[in-house]
Amino acid sequence: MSTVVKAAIIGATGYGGVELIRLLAGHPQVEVTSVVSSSSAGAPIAEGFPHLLEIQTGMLDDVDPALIKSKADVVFLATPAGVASKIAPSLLAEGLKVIDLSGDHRLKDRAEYETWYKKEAAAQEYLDRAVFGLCEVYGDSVRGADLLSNPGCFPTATLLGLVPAVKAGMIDPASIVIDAKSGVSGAGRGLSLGNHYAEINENFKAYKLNKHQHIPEIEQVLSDAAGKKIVTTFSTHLVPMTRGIMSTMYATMNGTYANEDFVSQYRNYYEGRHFVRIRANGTYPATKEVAGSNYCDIGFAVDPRTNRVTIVSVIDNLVKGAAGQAIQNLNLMMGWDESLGLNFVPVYP
Ligand SMILES: NC(=O)C1=CN([C@@H]2O[C@H](COP(=O)(O)OP(=O)(O)OC[C@H]3O[C@@H](n4cnc5c(N)ncnc54)[C@H](OP(=O)(O)O)[C@@H]3O)[C@@H](O)[C@H]2O)C=CC1
Ligand SMILES: CC(=O)N[C@@H](CCC(=O)OP(=O)(O)O)C(=O)O
Repeated sequence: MSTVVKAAIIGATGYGGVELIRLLAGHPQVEVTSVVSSSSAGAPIAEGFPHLLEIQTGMLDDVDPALIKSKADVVFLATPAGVASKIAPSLLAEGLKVIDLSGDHRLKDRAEYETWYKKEAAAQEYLDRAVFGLCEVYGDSVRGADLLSNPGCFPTATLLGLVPAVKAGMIDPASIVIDAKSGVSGAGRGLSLGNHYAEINENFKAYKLNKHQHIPEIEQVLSDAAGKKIVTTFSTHLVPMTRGIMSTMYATMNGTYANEDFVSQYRNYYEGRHFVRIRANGTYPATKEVAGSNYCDIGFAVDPRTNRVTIVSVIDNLVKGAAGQAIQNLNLMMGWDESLGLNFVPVYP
């Protein structure tokens, strides 16, 4: 008999939360039994999101751990930074499994979080307890976790594109430069001047240079892969599109390699992993080739003239970068096939 897990979503009215509802509506072993809002409890969610009519029919619940426990087994926290660290302890105390989509449980060092996020960090015991759910790298430790920290959108695209080459010693980790671009939904549903239509349409801008909160998360995993402390340059840009992240990464090679050497190393590393697709023959992916799906597509361009490789990695920020990877993590936590409920073909064109 197959298990059905009952799920609650806190932050259900945000982009990550609404995407969780969309994806879980098609999951054969998950039922969304509670959608939670800190500002609109008591209203039907479809009132604000008519695309969910007949799909999510319940009323929004209050943020009340005991109420959530009476309805659910697992809770997704799709809340702004600084919220999950406050709510997770009481949810865990109720015996719920917690999957945190925010940055609150990703950095193991409290001081690092406080430096980059400018907020109070979660208590150390919860940072120690949290498993960092970059599925294709740390998937083995996800099974059985009760506090799962879902990686950031930029780190997901970037790290999946770098870890196999760093682990194999094919590139010098100290030489890596990461040039990343995101669609506007990456900033969430809240309004801000920078994301206003007239500000971003037909515009392309760099932001948070050398100050982005995903820098320590990327460095934490790169250092783990390299076996020594790595610092890196990571630059973010906002692109006038709704969904999608492209991370373009430059690194000096430690030897003489061709594109196909990277292709075979990456195909080996990701063997059996459904959601990473490696491009061959010197081709590299575009964001539309993964839109709406849980895929991360990666391609390479070796330059023998400079002895550098350029690695291009793309994801849909709301799927592999957030809700899709969170469900992939739930699948692994439950001991299910990681692709359960996630086999979407990208939306094209
Ligand atoms: N957008 C993206 O591409 C990605 C986002 N993330 C991370 O996921 C999290 C959610 O992002 P996103 O959905 O884009 O953000 P949004 O701003 O779109 O949504 C966040 C939701 O959190 C709820 N919320 C706000 N304050 C509280 C609170 N104190 N208690 C409970 N709920 C609260 C709000 O809903 P209400 O008022 O109804 O409670 C709001 O709709 C963030 O931490 C983000 O950084 C991670 C990867 C990618
Ligand atoms: C386009 C855009 O603004 N993107 C956001 C991504 C936010 C995010 O996902 O934040 P956490 O992973 O830290 O929770 C940013 O660059 O800050």
